[in-house]
Amino acid sequence: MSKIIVRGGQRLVGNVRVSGAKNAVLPILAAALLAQDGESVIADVPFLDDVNTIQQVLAALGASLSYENETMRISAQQLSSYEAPYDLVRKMRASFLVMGPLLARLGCARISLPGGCAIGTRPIDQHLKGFEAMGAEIMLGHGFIEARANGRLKGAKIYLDVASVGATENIMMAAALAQGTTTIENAAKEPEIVDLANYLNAMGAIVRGAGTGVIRIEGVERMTGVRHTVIPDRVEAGTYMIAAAITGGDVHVEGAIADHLAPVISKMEEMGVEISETDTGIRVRASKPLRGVDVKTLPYPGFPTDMQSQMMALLMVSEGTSVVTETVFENRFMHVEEFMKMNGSIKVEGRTAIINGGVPLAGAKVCATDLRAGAALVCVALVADGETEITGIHHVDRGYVDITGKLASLGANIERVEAVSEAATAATAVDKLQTLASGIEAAVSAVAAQADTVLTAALASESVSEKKRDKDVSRLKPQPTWAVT
Ligand SMILES: CC(=O)N[C@H]1[C@@H](OP(=O)(O)OP(=O)(O)OC[C@H]2O[C@@H](n3ccc(=O)[nH]c3=O)[C@H](O)[C@@H]2O)O[C@H](CO)[C@@H](O)[C@@H]1O
Ligand SMILES: C=C(OP(=O)(O)O)C(=O)O
Repeated sequence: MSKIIVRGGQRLVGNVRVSGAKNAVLPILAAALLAQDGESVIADVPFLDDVNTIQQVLAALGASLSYENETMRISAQQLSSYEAPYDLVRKMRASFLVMGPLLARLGCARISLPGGCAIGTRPIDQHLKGFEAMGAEIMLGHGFIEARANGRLKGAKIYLDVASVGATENIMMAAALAQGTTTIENAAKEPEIVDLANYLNAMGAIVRGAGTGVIRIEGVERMTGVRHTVIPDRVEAGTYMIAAAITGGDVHVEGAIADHLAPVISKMEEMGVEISETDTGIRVRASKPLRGVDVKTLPYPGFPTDMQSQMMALLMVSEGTSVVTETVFENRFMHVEEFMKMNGSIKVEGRTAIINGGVPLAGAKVCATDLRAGAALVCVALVADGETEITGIHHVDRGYVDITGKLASLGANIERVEAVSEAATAATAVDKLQTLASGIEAAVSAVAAQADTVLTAALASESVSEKKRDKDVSRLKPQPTWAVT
């Protein structure tokens, strides 16, 4: 089992560069399927497990892709399948984002149900409601969702019951090649939606209003692959801002966009963290004891649910009592139990957690229950007394590029210990058995050769003995006492 080991107590100082946003790049790569012509060249694509998964999904659909120096090239002129394989969708629910582009391009899509995960049930009813409004027929069964359109999708007016990020993106992509105009009301406003809209527009789509609650998409006939640079990851940036503050450090988070982080910056400033915008990012300094604050997660521009656990980590080292309310996902407090193993004093009541701050934290063996929980545990470990061992880090690999390397470059005492894979263990065992077998074979041959020598010697000695015996016997034979003449 791979793990991250942190020895707490180091103050973080220096510059850390933010990678491209996971939550922007996944829909953008899915949208590359819409290009009947040309090649898309996407820059600042982070090297993450989720990116690898979406790359495999697109390849399974017939797109050709290459990835080098954080740049992904995608050609989707010829698609050969409309089915996203179960094994990939099961790994990452964002695989479901290929449904909109497939419906628009091929008129059909078959994707296994993405299901729930550690943070809640996460239904997809709003995505499906949008596709149905645009004329698609939806069939569910055997763990799959199949959608079929009779000809081109038709533009429609769609009101989302919840401002879902994924549903807004999926419908925007489907609508880009539909006939007529689609209006999404109560649309999500996240910066990743705006990034997707910018990419779609560069490809030839007509998307207006992204970043507001109403998005209008005028369908076009064809779209072309283009070059696009992904926005910096606001959640990764926010995580390093928390890591800096929790250690009382002084860190420049290069590439962070203050506008995208307004609610996080505002809460951290309320706590007493000094934050300033620079020409290239955000500088974070924490030099005095921090104050506890109340936080409620909300869709953008509210406080992001993806920063809730990291924020809770910071509240654990702040003075006084803080209240955190999670309104986006119904079960996103799994990290609390792990924080408590590190001496955190937290009480959960439904969707609210009450944090009694300022309690000395202690290193422990803990497990990342989801992506952001893993990052938050790393933050706590940076200030905990002694050593913390974090397992379940495959979650962290979904969304953070080299978190140990980046934190170590700021002075953290952190390392990653790789598990030896089962295949590697099996291969070593086979090697050992083969060596053992050839040893035994050599030993058997040596024994056989020796036995041969002994046998030959024995036979030789027996034949000598026989001759000798014959001789002796002949000597014993009664000698004639007369001579024959
Ligand atoms: C790849 C990606 O971008 N992931 C982000 C995206 O996830 P994702 O797009 O899955 O999140 P949504 O915005 O769709 O979910 C928000 C809420 O709406 C509910 N809902 C959603 C869809 C639906 O059809 N019906 C429904 O009820 C969900 O259960 C959840 O309670 O936004 C979340 C909320 O900011 C973030 O935490 C995730 O990091
Ligand atoms: C919940 C997250 O991602 P996903 O929607 O891909 O599970 C996240 O990025 O914190």
